[in-house]
Amino acid sequence: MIIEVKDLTVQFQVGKDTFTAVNNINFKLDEQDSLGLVGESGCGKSTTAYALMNLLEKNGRISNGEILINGVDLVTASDEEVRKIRWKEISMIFQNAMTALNPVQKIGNQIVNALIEHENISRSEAIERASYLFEKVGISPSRLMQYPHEFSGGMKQRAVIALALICYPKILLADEPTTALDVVAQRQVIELLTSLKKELNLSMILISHDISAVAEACEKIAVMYGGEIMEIGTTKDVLIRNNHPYTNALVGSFPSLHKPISKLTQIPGNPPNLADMPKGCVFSSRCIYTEEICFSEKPNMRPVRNNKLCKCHFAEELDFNQ
Ligand SMILES: Nc1ncnc2c1ncn2[C@@H]1O[C@H](COP(=O)(O)OP(=O)(O)OP(=O)(O)O)[C@@H](O)[C@H]1O
Repeated sequence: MIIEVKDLTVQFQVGKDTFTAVNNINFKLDEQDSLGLVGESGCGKSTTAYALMNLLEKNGRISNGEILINGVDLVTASDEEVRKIRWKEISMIFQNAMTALNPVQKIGNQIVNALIEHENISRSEAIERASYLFEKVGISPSRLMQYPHEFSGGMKQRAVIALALICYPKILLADEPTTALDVVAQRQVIELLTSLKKELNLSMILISHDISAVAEACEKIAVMYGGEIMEIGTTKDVLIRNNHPYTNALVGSFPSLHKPISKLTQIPGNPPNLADMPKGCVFSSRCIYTEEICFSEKPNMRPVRNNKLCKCHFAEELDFNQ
């Protein structure tokens, strides 16, 4: 087991109020495993990733749970232990990272400086490693000393991936790595992440709105809603035959992965307000299969087909074929 997340809960303090943005989530990954986190905007995907990096904003805190990376719990680890783990064991490609590249510094220097900051390594060794990673992400090392404006969007994103891999991490978190790219570059980035995972033995957590990208790159999928994981299992078991009405609605709002494009259906209503969460199931206000229990009792996560887990009172009865 390379990473195990147990009962993770993240809260934000806003004025006098406390909001729970991630509520009691569980998952684990082995070496070379990949997990896609999907769900509508605001469901807690990025917050989960920031918690895993121990980089929550000042008003955020992990109020419960464990994040075990190679057996060390990041939640209770000392600053020194966290420094040894962050970037070296677990690294992240941030949302919109390519726009954060310094426009007046050569890309190679940005990578080399980041490496020197984290590892006791000479400048020439750092340049060698940056060149190696440039090759791995499909950019000629001869372009290392160019400025960001000399790179296309796709190349910038590949440089950002090289930057995230500079300390040879074992786990890579990629938060919406294809946003702001054209369709061709999006595909190339997903293909690149998939091949890097194999080549560098990475475990990967891919956060994306794009279900087809996640389906292509990940063996497992976790569907999040209102800060909770509603369904988690192998990609096939979650996307093709789902047992949660939210997964079914979410997948139905995307072009079909296996059938000709048919009419897409929007999910009616809005995600729940963190300040006013329902007492029962978080999806109850938008679900079309509700019974009384859905409004009064929170469903537990329960196993359904093929070791898949689903958080719905009627998971066994609802069996959707996408
Ligand atoms: N620093 C913060 N203070 C207060 N609330 C926050 C903070 N950061 C995030 N949130 C709230 O936490 C919830 C989860 O946000 P998060 O960014 O994790 O969602 P997401 O699923 O990644 O969405 P997106 O796809 O839009 O990035 C949202 O309601 C968001 O407004």
